[in-house]
Order: sequence, then C-alpha cells, then structure tokens
Amino acid sequence: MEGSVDRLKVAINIRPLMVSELQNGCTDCVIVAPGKPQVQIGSHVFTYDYVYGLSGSKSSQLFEECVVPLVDTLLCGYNATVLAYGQTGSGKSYTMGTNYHGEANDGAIAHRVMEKIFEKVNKVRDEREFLIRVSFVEIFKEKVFDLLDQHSDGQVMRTRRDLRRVPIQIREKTLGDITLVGVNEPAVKSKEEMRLFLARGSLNRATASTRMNSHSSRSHAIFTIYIEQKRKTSSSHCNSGDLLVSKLRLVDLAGSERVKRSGPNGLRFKEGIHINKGLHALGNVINVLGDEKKRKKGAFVPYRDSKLTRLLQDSLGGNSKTIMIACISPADSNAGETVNTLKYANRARNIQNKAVINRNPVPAEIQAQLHLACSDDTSLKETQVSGVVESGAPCIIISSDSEGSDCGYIILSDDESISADDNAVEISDGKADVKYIEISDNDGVEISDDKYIEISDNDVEISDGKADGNLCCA
Ligand SMILES: Nc1ncnc2c1ncn2[C@@H]1O[C@H](COP(=O)(O)OP(=O)(O)OP(=O)(O)O)[C@@H](O)[C@H]1O
Repeated sequence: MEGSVDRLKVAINIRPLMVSELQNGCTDCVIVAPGKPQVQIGSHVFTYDYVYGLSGSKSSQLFEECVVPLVDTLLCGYNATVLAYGQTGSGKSYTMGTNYHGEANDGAIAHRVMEKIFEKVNKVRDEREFLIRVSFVEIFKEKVFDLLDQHSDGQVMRTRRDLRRVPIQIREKTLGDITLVGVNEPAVKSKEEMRLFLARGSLNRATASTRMNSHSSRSHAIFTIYIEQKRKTSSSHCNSGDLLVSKLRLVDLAGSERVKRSGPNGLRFKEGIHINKGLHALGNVINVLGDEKKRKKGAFVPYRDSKLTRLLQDSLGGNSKTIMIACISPADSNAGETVNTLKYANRARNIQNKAVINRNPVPAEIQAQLHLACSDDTSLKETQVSGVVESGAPCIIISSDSEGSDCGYIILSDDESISADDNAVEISDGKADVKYIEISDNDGVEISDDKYIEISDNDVEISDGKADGNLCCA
C-alpha cells in the first residue's frame, strides 16, 4: 500500500473583534509577525503552518491553501480531516459552516468543499463512476447521535427529542478503521443535495445561548463525505482492483470554555463538563502523539477515553491527512484562553499521520489471489467463485463477473439471511453490498476448492487453511 508520513498541519484563524467586545472596550492582544506564520501574545511566541486574520494572510485564502490540497488527495483515495478547535465564540462554526441554517455563508469551508468536490468529480465523470455519500453526527454528552436520523428531527422539543434519539454504536473494523453502526449515509448527486443534508443536520444539532455566544454549539459535530470511485473501463478481468474509497471529515468541535466564565448553569453546566471532558481526552491524545519520545517508545495512546477521540482515531496519528484550524479571538478579555488554544495547537503540530490510498481491501486481496490464480489456473477466470460459510450459515458467492468488476459485492444465494446485522449488509436486486460481516469463532469462508478467506491479525488473506475471527469488508 502506498503510504506517506505527514505531519499534522495547523492553521490559526483569528476572527475580528466583535461589536460586543468593542462596546466593552476590548482591544487586540494578538500580534502576527509580518510575513511569517507566527503569533505573539504577551511573552508567548508560537509558529504554525499558516496564520489568517489580523495582519496575517487573508481568511479568504484559508480554503485554497489548507483545504483544496486535502480535496485533491481525497479524490486520489486518501482520507482527510479538517478539525476546527477553539474557545467558545472564536469562530469555529463560522469557519467550518457546519452550523448551517440556509443563510448565505459561501466562504465557509463546508460549502466550498462541496463546490470543489463536484467541480472535480464532474471533470472526470466520463472516465470514472462515483458514489458519493454523506453522514452527519454529533457527540452530545458522550453519546453519538445521527443528525440525519428522522428521530433527530429538530422540530420537536429538544428534551423530548433527546429521549427518542438512540445513540449510535462505534465499531472498529480492520486496520483501525472506525465505523458507526447503522448511521444514515445518504447518497448525493449534487452539491445542492449535499447542502440540504448539511442544513438538515445543522437544524438538529444541539446549540444554546451562553454568555459567550448566543448560538453556542453544545456538541462536537462531524460531517463526513465518502467517495467511492471506480474506473469505468477495466483493462482485464484480473486487473480491476481500482475501487478507491476515501472520506473527508469536517469536524467542528464544541467550544473549549471555562464553565464559570461562559456562565452556563443547570443543563448548560452539565453539557460544559462533557464538552471539556472530550476536549481534555483529545488533549491527552495530542500530548502522547505530539511527543516524539513517547511516540518512539510506542507509548499507549488513550483513544478510548472518550467518544471524540475514538471517532477521530484515524484522523490523529492514523490513516488521514489532517489539518487543525485553531480559531482564536484577538480580544484581550480572552487572552488566557487564547494562550491555551495556541499551546494546544502547537502540540498538535508534532503529530505524524500515515495516510494510505484506500483501495477496497477485500476486493484487492481477492483480486490479487485471482490474479495469481489466473496465471496458473484458467478455470478461475470463469464468472464466479463460489464459497460456503462453514457451520451451516448460508451459502455465499463472491462475485467476480466477466468484467471482474464486482468483487466488492457478496451475492447471497437462494437464502438472503446471512448472519450479519441489517446495518452491515444492504440487499438490493439479490446483491448484498457488504459493509461488515462477523463470522463467529472457528468459521472460515471457503471460496473455492480448498481455498478459504483467512482472517488473521486483522487482515484478510486467502490461503489453503481456514481461520477464526472477523471478516470485514470495507
Ligand atoms: N471571521 C469572522 N468574521 C466575522 N464574524 C465572525 C468570524 N468568526 C466568527 N464570527 C462571528 O462570531 C460569533 C461566534 O462565532 P461561532 O458561532 O462560529 O463561534 P464558535 O467557535 O463556533 O462558538 P461555539 O463553540 O460556542 O459554538 C458569530 O456571531 C459569528 O458570526
């Protein structure tokens, strides 16, 4: 697999002073070094990859410089993440556009990303087929909720809605890939359609008025764009493993806040505690990953300490090209929190990620085997490789049709009741698009005479033996 080690990039985005801050006599306390990505506040000086706002680069350049390169790599099959961090009211949602209520906010990252993706996809539609899907979730009080689920409907009173909403379970697939069980991932065909899902999810997102921000996000929100792409024509039956599956995550974290200062009480107070807990866990993960000595020693990374760090596992130190946008206020009244944000962002800058091109792993493995088989056994060039799940589970057929292009599917034979939960397998026209199948201990999948899909060390291999474990198809 092609892999590249990339340092996590960090941009600082400084918003202007707000009217309320000016009315309260606040002044700028942040200085940007001329021509350098350097920020000074009091005696603290920090260097980053980019600095926008005040006398730094114009905020309008942020998208082109920080996000467009990620969209480019997304379309090459890499995962990418844009992560907005900062004190409450510092401009995260404004910058990301992930709290979208239909107002014109064309400069926001989410909107420009949508335009860019479809602009690029439309250019290559003649050569490639695309399946583009989105999901939108929030982590609210340490539970993950699907913002595109009908039970999240924002029209209902929040307290009643919160009772009806069912939290989403997190599951780890092979190679540390994290998935959310049963989350809605509607397919979209245009940027307008994508925007509608963003608006629908934003409506359902938990926000509230605090002393620091009248529309404060009380949850961490993750809008994900998934892209599957395949060449339209494949040169040969044995060389069609060109299914690329990548995702771009836009993460708008809830604001870091000093609970006393932002003035919440009761419900807001409890929310604040949960928010800070998630951000604290994120800080701990960043501390380990950003410390070269600890990293080299292979120190334990506490991803499991919060839902947020669990979900961002592959974005931080994993298979993703990631940029953190740390949003800050220039107001002297916020100086203490601005320094904290700058320190946090500075540590994150030492994180190393290893992004790989995501070729659909199972088909790639199967096709590699078919490729070997093609060279010494012409009978395997036939249209199907049939297989049997041991221990009485239904028969499955792994398709390798005459085009050799459908290896991403498992076609169920006469019985459509494969023992995977409904969220794992989507059945339509007799084809099952398999996202996740668990095969219980001591089972193997026989795919041809004496050949099994073997599961070992979280990897899927085909060999003459059979093995235990989970078979996960991305
Ligand atoms: N670059 C900017 N230019 C002009 N106004 C901005 C800018 N950034 C933020 N604002 C304004 O500042 C206010 C707070 O912004 P926003 O809601 O995006 O903060 P936030 O960091 O997401 O806060 P929270 O964490 O509480 O949700 C909003 O009224 C927003 O319109």
